[in-house]
Amino acid sequence: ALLAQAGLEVTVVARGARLECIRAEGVALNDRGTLHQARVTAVEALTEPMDAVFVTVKSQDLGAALAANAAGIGPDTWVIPMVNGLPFWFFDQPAPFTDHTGDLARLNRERVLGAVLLMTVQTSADGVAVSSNTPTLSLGRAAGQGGDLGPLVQALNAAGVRTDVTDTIRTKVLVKLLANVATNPLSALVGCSLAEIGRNEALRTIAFGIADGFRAWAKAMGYDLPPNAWLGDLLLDAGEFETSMLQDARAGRTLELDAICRAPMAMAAQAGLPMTGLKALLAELEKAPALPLRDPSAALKNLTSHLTHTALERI
Ligand SMILES: NC(=O)C1=CN([C@@H]2O[C@H](COP(=O)(O)OP(=O)(O)OC[C@H]3O[C@@H](n4cnc5c(N)ncnc54)[C@H](OP(=O)(O)O)[C@@H]3O)[C@@H](O)[C@H]2O)C=CC1
Ligand SMILES: CC(C)(CO)C(=O)C(=O)O
Repeated sequence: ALLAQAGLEVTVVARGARLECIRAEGVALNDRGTLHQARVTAVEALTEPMDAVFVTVKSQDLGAALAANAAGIGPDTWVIPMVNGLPFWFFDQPAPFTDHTGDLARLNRERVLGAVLLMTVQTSADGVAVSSNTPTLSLGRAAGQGGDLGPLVQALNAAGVRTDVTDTIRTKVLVKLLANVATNPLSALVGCSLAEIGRNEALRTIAFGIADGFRAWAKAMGYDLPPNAWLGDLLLDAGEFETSMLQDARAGRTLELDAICRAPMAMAAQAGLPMTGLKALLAELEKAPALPLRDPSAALKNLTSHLTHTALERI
């Protein structure tokens, strides 16, 4: 909505009822009370190469969405996956659980931009994206130095998307993933907001324990991630926001567990640093009859005792 409002030529790919709605009414963003509405071209799939393709599906749908829109990607198109989780481009080869269809390994990485988007947004019943913060975007090259990023970044900033280009996109991805891994699956299990995790001692202890396991793996790869005090502040600052994974759980949609949890867990296990707290949380999610749990007390007791035992074993 911001890009189209700023006069850029925007084509939105959507399907089903969403496509009809965008065709009829355009796209809309409610940024803390200010409504941005714009008409865009809405299509089922791209038919000609674009300057830049932002792929904003859930991470497990990236390969399928890109394959369906291959005609939109020419040799000079920037491909920008705007998804949470461990990116397929992070290592030389896609990590387990990051390339479901095999399509992502075939992309030209010199035209792929890593993206870290800080935005807390929910779609309202009438299709408006309701955001509770200013969208802040970091972009960084997945590989190589070719092509001029200037025009893209200038266009984003002029439209009101605060965008920077960074040489340390992998660090930024891991910092964001630290927050996601510590909060998204726990919120989907328990049905709590970010601030509730920050306020509730049992939830905070579990989140911090999972963050510790993730941080240890990152450290072994040479990345220093911020401490739990940073995470605690982030939780309280975010307020009563329900994570994207809790939104999915409530809507009965597939959870983004592959990219956010299973991929880093698999890589950490390969490095001899199993993320046991996260593994225990995944086991609780897998055995839950419905999410979020109506009464999470037994699951929380299991997780707390698991983390206490692991801490004791370390001593
Ligand atoms: N929500 C948030 O606050 C944040 C989300 N993120 C991340 O951003 C990414 C996107 O999340 P979010 O916007 O919440 O996701 P949503 O599930 O709200 O939106 C994804 C959309 O993609 C559509 N879609 C999927 N595949 C295709 C396809 N092949 N062709 C056309 N449309 C398709 C879906 O359509 P349909 O409805 O038909 O399935 C759906 O409307 C995720 O990785 C998420 O973790 C990051 C930061 C914050
Ligand atoms: C807001 C935040 C950082 C919570 O982990 C997020 O990215 C999400 O909800 O998916």
